[in-house]
Amino acid sequence: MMPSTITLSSSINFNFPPNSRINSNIFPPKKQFFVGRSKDLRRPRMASSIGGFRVSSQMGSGGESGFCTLMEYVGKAGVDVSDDLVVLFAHLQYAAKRIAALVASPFNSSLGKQSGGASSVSGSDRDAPKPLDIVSNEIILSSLRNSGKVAVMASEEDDAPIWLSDGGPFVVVTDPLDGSRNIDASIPTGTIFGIYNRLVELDHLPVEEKASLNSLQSGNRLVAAGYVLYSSATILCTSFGSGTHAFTLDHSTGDFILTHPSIKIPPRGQIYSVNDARYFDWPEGLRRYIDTVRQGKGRYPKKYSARYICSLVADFHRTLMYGGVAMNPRNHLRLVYEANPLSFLVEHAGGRGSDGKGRILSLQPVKLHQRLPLFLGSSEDMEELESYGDVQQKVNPGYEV
Ligand SMILES: O=P(O)(O)OC[C@H]1O[C@](O)(COP(=O)(O)O)[C@@H](O)[C@@H]1O
Repeated sequence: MMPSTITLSSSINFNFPPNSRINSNIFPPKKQFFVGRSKDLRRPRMASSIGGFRVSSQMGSGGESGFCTLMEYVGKAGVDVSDDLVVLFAHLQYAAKRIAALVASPFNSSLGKQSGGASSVSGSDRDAPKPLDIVSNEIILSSLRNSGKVAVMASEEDDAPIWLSDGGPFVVVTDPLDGSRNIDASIPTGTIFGIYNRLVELDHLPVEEKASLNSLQSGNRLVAAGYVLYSSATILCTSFGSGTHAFTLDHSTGDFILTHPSIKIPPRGQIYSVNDARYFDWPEGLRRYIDTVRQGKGRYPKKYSARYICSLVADFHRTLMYGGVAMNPRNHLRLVYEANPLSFLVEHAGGRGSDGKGRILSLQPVKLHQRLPLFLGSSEDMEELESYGDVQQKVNPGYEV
């Protein structure tokens, strides 16, 4: 293995750690992600920077340090998608980077404190500060509009879908900033999105009607879906219907790098994720399930651990990585913006998404902001959970936090 070098302010060079050889798992990645057919994309990348330190590998150009960016991946290196979808992803990743910068900004706390969207500050011409989820919504809207590839965007933040372009081949549904109530404590948040084809057979309808019907497509028809996790790393995880893959943002280059190709959720985990302060509002079946796995008396003879961040994307991402089940048993999360995209991702990683009774992706949405109980996770855990039958929380007594 060749040593790597860190350059501070492009002038001072020293080995890191001193007198040792750098761990090439960190930079550049040891694993090679030479995915796909196009050999010209198999080029090694030699430089990166971490925390203001410039890092360069001394490997030669024939070395084993090549890796694949999201744009290379969708640009035919890894997956066969249409040029239109490549353009759309270029704009989506740009929006993700802007939101990542926003949620990490030292100035965002003054945004989140006030509500009220677009109204101006009284007695002044300035716009009132907007909450972060509204700003994130605007960032995504402008990115989708600029892509020219989106007919309609339906967002959890908007009452009705927004028609963007008659010729746009895609429909995008999104929760622009899920978990934003956690932002003041710097707890992870996320963006969720789903992409459908525009239903051309509806083109003759009035705008409002076709916007709404296009956005109410069943999850079975998703062309792609994804989330962006804003945490210690910014991770964009996506599926185009053949595997689920995660890309980590390299802040030094602005590229999302393929770090988790073909994610496979473990068939069985040992973690359940739920707001269990609600235990006494749960139905009998869910209580029995949790009591059982807590004690290690379920089909898997180990005591489960509880983890609950209360930020859907973060809880889901951990579940995808480690297995187990992430759930919100009450009618809270949205079918269109949250449940469908995440179910698509977990299914393409080998897991399952359910409302406690059946498969999420088979449901036909009837309302844009329709809420439902949501259970996502490892196939064996999900099967065991559903076998308890009665797991949907019917009582939903207006929790305040
Ligand atoms: O209060 P509960 O039932 O634990 O719900 C928490 C869930 O709600 C969310 O905060 C989303 O709620 P909002 O859509 O109202 O922001 C998720 O991130 C989280 O998983």
